Amino acid sequence: MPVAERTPQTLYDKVFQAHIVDEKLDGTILLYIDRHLVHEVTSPQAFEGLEVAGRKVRRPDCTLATTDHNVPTTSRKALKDIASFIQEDDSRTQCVTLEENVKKFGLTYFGLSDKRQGIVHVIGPEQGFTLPGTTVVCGDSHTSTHGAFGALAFGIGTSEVEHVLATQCLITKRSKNMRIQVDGELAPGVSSKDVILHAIGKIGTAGGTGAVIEFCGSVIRSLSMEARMSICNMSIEGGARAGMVAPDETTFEYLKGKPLAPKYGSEEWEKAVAYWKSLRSDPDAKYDIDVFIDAKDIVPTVTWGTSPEDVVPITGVVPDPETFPTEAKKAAGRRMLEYMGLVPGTPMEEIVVDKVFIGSCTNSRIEDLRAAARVVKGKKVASNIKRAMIVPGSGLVKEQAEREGLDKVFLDAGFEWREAGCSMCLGMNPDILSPKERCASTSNRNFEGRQGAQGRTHLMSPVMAAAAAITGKLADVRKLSQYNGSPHIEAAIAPEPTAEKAHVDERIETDDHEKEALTDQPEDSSPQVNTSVLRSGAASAAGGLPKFTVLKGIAAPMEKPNIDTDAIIPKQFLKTIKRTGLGNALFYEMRYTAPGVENPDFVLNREPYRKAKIIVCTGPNFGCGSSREHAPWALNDFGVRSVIAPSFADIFFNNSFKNGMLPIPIKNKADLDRVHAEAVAGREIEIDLPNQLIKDADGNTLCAFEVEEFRKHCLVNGLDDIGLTMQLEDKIAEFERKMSRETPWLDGSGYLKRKGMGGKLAVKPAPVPKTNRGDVKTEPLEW
Ligand SMILES: CC(C)[C@H](C(=O)O)[C@@H](O)C(=O)O
Ligand code: SF4
Repeated sequence: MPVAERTPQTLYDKVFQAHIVDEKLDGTILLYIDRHLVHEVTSPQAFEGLEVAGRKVRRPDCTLATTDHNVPTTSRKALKDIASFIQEDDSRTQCVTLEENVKKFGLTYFGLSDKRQGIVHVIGPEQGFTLPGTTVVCGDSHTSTHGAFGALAFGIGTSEVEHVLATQCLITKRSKNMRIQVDGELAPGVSSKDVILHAIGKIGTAGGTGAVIEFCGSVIRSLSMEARMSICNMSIEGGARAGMVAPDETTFEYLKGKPLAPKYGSEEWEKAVAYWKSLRSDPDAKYDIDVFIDAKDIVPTVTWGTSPEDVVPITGVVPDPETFPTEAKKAAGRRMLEYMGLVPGTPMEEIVVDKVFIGSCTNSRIEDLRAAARVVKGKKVASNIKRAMIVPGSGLVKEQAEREGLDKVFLDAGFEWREAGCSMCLGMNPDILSPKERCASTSNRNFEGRQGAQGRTHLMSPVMAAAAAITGKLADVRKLSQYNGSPHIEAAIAPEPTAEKAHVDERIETDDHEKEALTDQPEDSSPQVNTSVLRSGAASAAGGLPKFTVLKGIAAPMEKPNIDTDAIIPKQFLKTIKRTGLGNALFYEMRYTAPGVENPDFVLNREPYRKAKIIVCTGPNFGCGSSREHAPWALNDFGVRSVIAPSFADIFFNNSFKNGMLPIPIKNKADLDRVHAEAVAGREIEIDLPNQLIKDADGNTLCAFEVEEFRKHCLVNGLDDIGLTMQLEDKIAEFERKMSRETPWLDGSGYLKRKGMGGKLAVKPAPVPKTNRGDVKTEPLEW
């Protein structure tokens, strides 16, 4: 008998397959998670849920926590503790809550006095916490960064954070396979950021929806790990849940000596490398979507609009929306130009900027800082630039940069040299743009209000942002005199280390920019009016969500494509530690013209839509961007239990179900138009979930809809899926035994006892009496 041929697998298929704990007939999969990163914004409600239900963290040894989004980036010289250091109330509460939770649940935590603190996606790789072939999650959409190691890494919402904390598993489905192959050689001045901006321009922000992107080709192979991270980081901006690069010698080299990687040279290291080498797509593996990019088509790229797909070569001009293909695109383009304060036809190089931000989980690593420093060295920040900031991604990046004298290069040029954190990438801390200020930014999102209410963001690479700082305008780094670009900016050699170590703290302490703090806070910045826990029923296993069967109500019509979660709920409202009370903040920027002043044109401010229970949006890709579960919480709190749209971003889609809400994708335009017409007419519609039908107010069917069996079952019965997963304890425990045998390096192994990195913990994890995994005496609790 001929041996049946094995179906060729992609890298994604292999990693996914290796983590399946259980598979249901409808394709719902219980996936084991090896690595869980936790930050202060998306975890408080998850820990609260655990506590209410009397649950423990299953694998404290596979969980790593830090504070990054809310932390000030001012000098920490006078830091005593986080409670006295953070001035803004809500930010402080979130950070203090995380510290309490890590103590309560016995987790490893890098606090502000620890050099290893930093942006969650910088510290994971830096510590070797992220390893090839692992599954990595975090309540943060840019978890895709970690895919650079050949890990399957993706962002999750807070309910899923709770699910992973309790069970170390996630309920999921297989994604599509997408491949982006970039061949050739990058020209001088072109870096990995340009590669990914170019790719997103090509595929669009919904291009990767439902897919995991594998990046391959000679360009990707030639890039450093940090450059690969910048590319995978922005997979989410292309709509994909995750991005991956097959591990190779560059990966192994990077991991050598990392504190949490298997010890280099040991038997375990050899075993791990042998396994990691198997993690590549089979030659004849099939992809659902294939994209080819020729490196010679990529030039330094910048964004002009308010979506990451709005890219243009720096040599180009501001596009004219009147040339866009559809009426909807024209309208969106006009709005963007108005928001951005731009006129069609203006050469990009003539756009004057006010601020420069070099940082974020996309571009705050040592190679980014080295590349920017090469551009800046010996020059001065232009006089029109109000503020140019360098925010290293972690304390260790900062320390390394100072060893190399980069801080001095930046300070001499007139940049600020800050402490690690997310900073002006989204401005949950005091680092924000003032209204109408224009920023050259190395971050990843240019959504309206992203860096501060009415702020204007242009995304670009670190060398391009450095060039903008020097010239005072968006600039083509290739034209700067003395700029000697190398084909791979990422591989550029650091400036000579200077003997004298610059000290910047004095300067920063007197920095009156701090006073800008919170100018974009709405008057009512603590919108929690109702402190009850939405999922209070979660206390009883497998119970707790309101049942969803038939929903009848007014539907509010919307038309915009790519309604992002920053628009659904802006960052200043993410500081709550509750799931409730966010209804007032829903669509904040669109809904109010000033704090408390309603915009009469916005649909939810008009009758009968003030009472809408449903939203019908004709624009695709609803809920794109950040993983914030605050988006469905805000909709829910307002009273909206269902959103109908042509398509949804994956994380928002998932998050909705976890809150007993029903997102309905309707691809057929005629069907959607019929439902939309009822909404426009202000008539009620009825969503009949058991029969999967949408009806008009008189009970006539408008159209049918699809919903996955398992999700429907949970909604109709109001089931809490954590309880359901915990019933599979035997399977999970068996899977863990197999993992410990086959990949023993993934079990936590006394990290805190290894003092190699010299860092000290601000908060010592307290002993954990009992975990969900079993007996505390027989299992490792800490790294
Ligand atoms: C706060 C968090 C939910 C969010 C994300 O998921 O991306 C943030 O990191 C962002 O960049 O908007
Ligand atoms: S995208 Fe910005 S806010 Fe989000 S994790 Fe990265 S640095 Fe932080």
